[in-house]
Amino acid sequence: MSRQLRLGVNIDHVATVRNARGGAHPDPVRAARLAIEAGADGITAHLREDRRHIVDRDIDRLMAEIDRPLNLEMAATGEMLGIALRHKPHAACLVPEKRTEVTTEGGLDVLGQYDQLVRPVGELSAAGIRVSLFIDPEPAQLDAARRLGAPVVELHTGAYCDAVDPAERDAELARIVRAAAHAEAIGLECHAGHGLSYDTVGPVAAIPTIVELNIGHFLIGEAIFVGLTNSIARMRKAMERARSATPAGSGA
Ligand SMILES: CC(=O)[C@@H](O)[C@H](O)COP(=O)(O)O
Ligand SMILES: NCC(=O)COP(=O)(O)O
Repeated sequence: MSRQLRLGVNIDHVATVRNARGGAHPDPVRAARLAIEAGADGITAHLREDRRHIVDRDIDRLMAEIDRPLNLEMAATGEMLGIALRHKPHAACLVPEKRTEVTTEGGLDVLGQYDQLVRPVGELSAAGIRVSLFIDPEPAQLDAARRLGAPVVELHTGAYCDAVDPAERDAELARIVRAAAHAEAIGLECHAGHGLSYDTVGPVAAIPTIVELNIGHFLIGEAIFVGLTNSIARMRKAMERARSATPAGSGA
């Protein structure tokens, strides 16, 4: 039987629009409440070091005002670790950050940064925060995440979503399918996210060992045309359609 597939709605880019004028509208916390009413199982927010969208006050308010799990995306820095330990969100997802990047470019290099990650992963876990590592769909990165003791990985779906050539897209999807199977085999809970849209979500949602998708930019952009409730409801339907079409008990 394939497992329930959760949707985490990333509200970063509600804050992008708000910050464009430096005011308080549109309010990311209001968007989070609407997303939950529309069917989101959780809220994801990325507190970047440069605060280009989500700011500290947004995290304060999300922790105080929403009643669904908050997945705090953060760089593995001392500053962000202190903020996470103070708030104790349901989950923290460690993501790589470069100030010059437009958006997250690649997965966290768990293998290469293993020693630097021991402390943040250990301290977040000891505080009861579910740690997730945002990684490329590479077995070596999965094995390193397992060794580090992170219970969850989130597979970076950006290369699959950005692929223009059908053969390249198929190859990137195959990487994700293999990585999701490997995660299951070594006892890691498997999530996925980045760049997912109505057009790309189906094959990823059909992977039975993936239990959560984090989706943001596309949903917020689509909400400009159809409203957030409708964009989320349509994404949920696409996820459920793909998941229900997956043969029960099928391998990844
Ligand atoms: C890790 C990831 O893919 C996103 O959740 C991340 O938040 C992208 O960064 P921006 O939201 O700043 O584009
Ligand atoms: N970790 C992925 C996420 O939270 C949302 O990514 P995107 O849909 O905004 O690209």
